[in-house]
Amino acid sequence: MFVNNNHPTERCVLVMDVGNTSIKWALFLKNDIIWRGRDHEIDDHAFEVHAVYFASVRDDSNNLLLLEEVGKRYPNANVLDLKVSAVACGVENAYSEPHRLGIDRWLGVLYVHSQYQGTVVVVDAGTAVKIDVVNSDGRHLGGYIAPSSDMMEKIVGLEYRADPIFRSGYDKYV
Ligand SMILES: Nc1ncnc2c1ncn2[C@@H]1O[C@H](COP(=O)(O)OP(=O)(O)OP(=O)(O)O)[C@@H](O)[C@H]1O
Ligand SMILES: CC(C)(CO)[C@@H](O)C(=O)NCCC(=O)O
Repeated sequence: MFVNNNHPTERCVLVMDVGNTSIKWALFLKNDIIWRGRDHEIDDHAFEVHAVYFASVRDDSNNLLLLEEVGKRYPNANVLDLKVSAVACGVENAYSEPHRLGIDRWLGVLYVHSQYQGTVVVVDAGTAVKIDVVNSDGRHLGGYIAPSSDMMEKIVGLEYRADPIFRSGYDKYV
């Protein structure tokens, strides 16, 4: 995710990437990330935050609770609830109903297009795996959503098998 250069960059911006499994936090000062964390790791810090960029794929009721909590924690911060649009940062959304695209996918595509001029495939591995394509003209060509290997194992019950060959998990391969 990236912070819009039009924002007053002398100040700290806290970016929240709210996924299905976890919340990822990144604290920006100017264009640098000065701290990052996951879920409750933020509780150990009393950052002075001037703006919060909130990007969530969760449902409205969950988002309301989270935004309420953010408002309490950072009462002086300007909170921006980021939404998907038809066009942004020189990229045209492939969806005829733009709001149906996940904000995580949209921000990934916007960031990648701002960094690379050619046609790019964006792969985002989380609870789900998202694959999106954006071409050099800034046209988002759409993409795919697939279950992660963890999710597939749960769906088909592989975690109950004894033979480890059926088990995946990226921690075994690093
Ligand atoms: N680089 C990786 N390779 C494989 N699995 C990963 C990787 N990073 C995270 N995971 C797995 O993805 C799952 C969730 O990760 P993460 O918290 O990033 O997703 P999320 O943002 O909540 O999901 P989503 O964006 O799909 O809603 C965890 O089960 C984690 O083990
Ligand atoms: C698929 C998830 C939940 C993955 O985080 C997210 O990208 C989302 O809510 N997408 C909406 C559906 C779509 O992008 O087509």
